[in-house]
Amino acid sequence: MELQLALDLVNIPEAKAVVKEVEAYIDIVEIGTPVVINEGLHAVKAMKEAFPHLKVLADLKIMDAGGYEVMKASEAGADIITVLGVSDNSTIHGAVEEARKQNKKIMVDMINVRNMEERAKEIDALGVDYICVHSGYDHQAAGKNSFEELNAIKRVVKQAKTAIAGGIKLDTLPEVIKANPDLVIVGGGITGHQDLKFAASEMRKLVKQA
Ligand SMILES: O=C([C@H](O)CO)[C@H](O)[C@H](O)COP(=O)(O)O
Repeated sequence: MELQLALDLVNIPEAKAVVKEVEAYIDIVEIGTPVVINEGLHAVKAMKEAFPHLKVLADLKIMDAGGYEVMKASEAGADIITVLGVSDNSTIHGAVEEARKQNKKIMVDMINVRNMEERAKEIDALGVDYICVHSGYDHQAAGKNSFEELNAIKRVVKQAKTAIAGGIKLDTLPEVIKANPDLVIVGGGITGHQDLKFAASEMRKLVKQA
C-alpha cells in the first residue's frame, strides 16, 4: 500500500516546504487541482525538479481533450495524471493512449459517479492504472466519506490499482486500510495537522504494515 500527500491550499514555495518536512514518509506527492488553477503546470515542474525521487501526480481532473492534456502534464514532469470517471470513454481512452506513449500513468477520479460498480468495471476495461473513490471538499462538508465506495469498486476492479481520497485523518485511516486499497491519498490530514512529520510518519507506519 502506498501513501500520497495531496497539496491543495498552498503556493509553490509553501508546497515545497511541506514536502521537505515529510518526504521520507510519502510515496507520491500530488499537485492538487486548486494549485494547478493558481499556478499552472509550473507547479508540477517545480515539484519534480525539487524532488526527483518522488512520483508527482498532477490532479488535473481532466474532463475533455484527454490525450492533449496528458501530453502537457507529462511535459511538465507529472508521473500520474487524473481524469474524471464521469467523462466520456473517448476522453479516458485518449488519456490512456497518450500516457502509454509517455510512460506515464492515469488515475481515474470517481467523484460524482452515480453507479459506482458499473462505471468502475467499464473504466477498468479501458486500461487505466488507478481507480480512485473520492469525497471532495463539498461532499466532506456534507458529512460524506468514500469508505463504502471503496468496498464497491474492490468487488469489481480486476486490473487497475484502487485508491481512496477525501478527508482521511489519522483516526480514520485504520478503517480505510481495512478495505485494503492500493493507495491512500491524504491532504488536510497531514497539512492541517499541528505536527506534519508526526502525522505523516504515523500514517506511513499504518499504511506500510497493512
Ligand atoms: O482532490 C482533492 C479535492 O478535490 C480538492 O482539489 C483533494 O486533493 C483530496 O480531497 C485530498 O485532500 P483531503 O480531502 O484534504 O484529504
